[in-house]
Amino acid sequence: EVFTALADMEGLVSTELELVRHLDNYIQAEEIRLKRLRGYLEDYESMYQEASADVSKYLANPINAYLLVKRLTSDWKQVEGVMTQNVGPAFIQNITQHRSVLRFPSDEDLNGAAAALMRLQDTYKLDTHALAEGKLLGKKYSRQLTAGDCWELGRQSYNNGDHYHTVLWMGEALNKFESESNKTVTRQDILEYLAFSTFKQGNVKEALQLTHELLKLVPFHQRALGNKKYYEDLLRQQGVIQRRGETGDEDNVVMDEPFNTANLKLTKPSDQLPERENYEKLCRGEKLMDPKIEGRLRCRYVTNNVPYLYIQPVKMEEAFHKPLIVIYHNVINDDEIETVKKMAQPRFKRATVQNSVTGNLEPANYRISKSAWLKSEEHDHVFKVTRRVGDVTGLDMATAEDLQVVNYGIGGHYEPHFDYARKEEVNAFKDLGWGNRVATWLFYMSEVEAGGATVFPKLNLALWPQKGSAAFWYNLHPNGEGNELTRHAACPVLTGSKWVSNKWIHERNQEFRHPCGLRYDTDM
Ligand SMILES: O=C(O)CCC(=O)C(=O)O
Ligand SMILES: [Fe+2]
Repeated sequence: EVFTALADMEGLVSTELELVRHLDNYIQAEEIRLKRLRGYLEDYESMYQEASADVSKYLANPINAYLLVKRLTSDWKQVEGVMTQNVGPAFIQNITQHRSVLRFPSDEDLNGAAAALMRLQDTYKLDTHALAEGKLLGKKYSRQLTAGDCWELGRQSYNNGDHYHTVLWMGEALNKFESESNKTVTRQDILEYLAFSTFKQGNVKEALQLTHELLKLVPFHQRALGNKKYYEDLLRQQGVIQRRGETGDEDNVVMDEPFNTANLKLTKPSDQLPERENYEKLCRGEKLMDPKIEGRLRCRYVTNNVPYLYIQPVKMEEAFHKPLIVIYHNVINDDEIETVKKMAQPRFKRATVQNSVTGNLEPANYRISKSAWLKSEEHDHVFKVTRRVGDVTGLDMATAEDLQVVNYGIGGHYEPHFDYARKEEVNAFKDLGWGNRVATWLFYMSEVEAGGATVFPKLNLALWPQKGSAAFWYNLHPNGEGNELTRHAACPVLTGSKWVSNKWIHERNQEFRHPCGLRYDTDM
């Protein structure tokens, strides 16, 4: 799939160019064909004019008589030949052959991209109508969506069993539909989904009204007739409409005002994440850290007894105390970033997470990105950045994992998690044999236009990516137990592309190190 990393999606733009070329060639071929047909038409017309001016005189000429017969037999066969000559299949065949070379997104990609939009809509509280106008946070980013585009988003949500977003997007499709002069979807198609999902969201009366609208268009729509009866029975039981025959009950449920999702009770699909609300607030930049904590944060330079750090000390900014989380500035330069990105991209795979039951690595909706691993030996630049992590932290890089490079695509994110293995995850990192992930070093290799913060929900802390900087923290208490306060997440990317890379440092070999003047001590 391609939707999980923006870097991979770039290939799709060349695919689109190829399709534009193919379609253009096809239209040109069709135009040549139609031009030939027009030529025949003009010939036939002028000859008919001549003949009909004086039929008997015309036919008195044996050559004319012959030509008339010929025109209606063999000549006409040629015309028919051109009329049925269909160049379409040949062009489609040609595009199909290109499928092996060009990147084409799949249905899974369409679904993933739609789900990502819904995630962004929820996390960043984006208004459906504004989004459909191509606006993000008040700024116009893209062209308007058509009724058909909104309908497709609704349909994707429907296929995911997400009736909440189905209602929002089908509702928007209906609004757009009314004002569209060239219709991009039918009213019937919208109403079918909208009515049912409105019902699934618990709005029976509105669902019945929409079903009436649908039946006005398609009076014998079987499913709609069945649903209508079902909704009416429900409403009768609830006493919302009268018993059959007592009054003209149907009249109670005609649409008295235009359908508006704002008048409905809608509930977001529930999820298992307890800190969801706080997490999303932090992502939106709403929740600010306690000013008392913030006031005590300091900046300083790190030299760490490393010769080259004396020449070029690294600026360290404290982002949080207890647990200590710091940002190091300018610790990876643009050349190194370019090398790392270039090496990683061809190896990108959808990021996986460890299933806590089976221990298997598998893709999951709560982690959407692509990643690849680079070894220090592979390139001088990778070697140097790894050494720098060791120099700045004072930790031994021999027991650190390879550099993990990550790119987040549309709505790409990683929901709250721990980097260390919890007690029950006994098999994690067993193969490495270096113990748990004692510390995390996270390089920011791009800025992000909007969204994409690294947030710590338990600390009310949000770190905003700055290209060239890195975040660093210890995941474990000195006694080796995991520090739950380090729970963190990567917020969905709203606009832009986010690149990071991680160095996870393990416990082994760090026992006698004095890390970088940072007290490896969560009570600092
Ligand atoms: O991308 C980020 O901001 C955080 C990534 C992260 O937490 C991880 O990869 O473990
Ligand atoms: Fe993490």
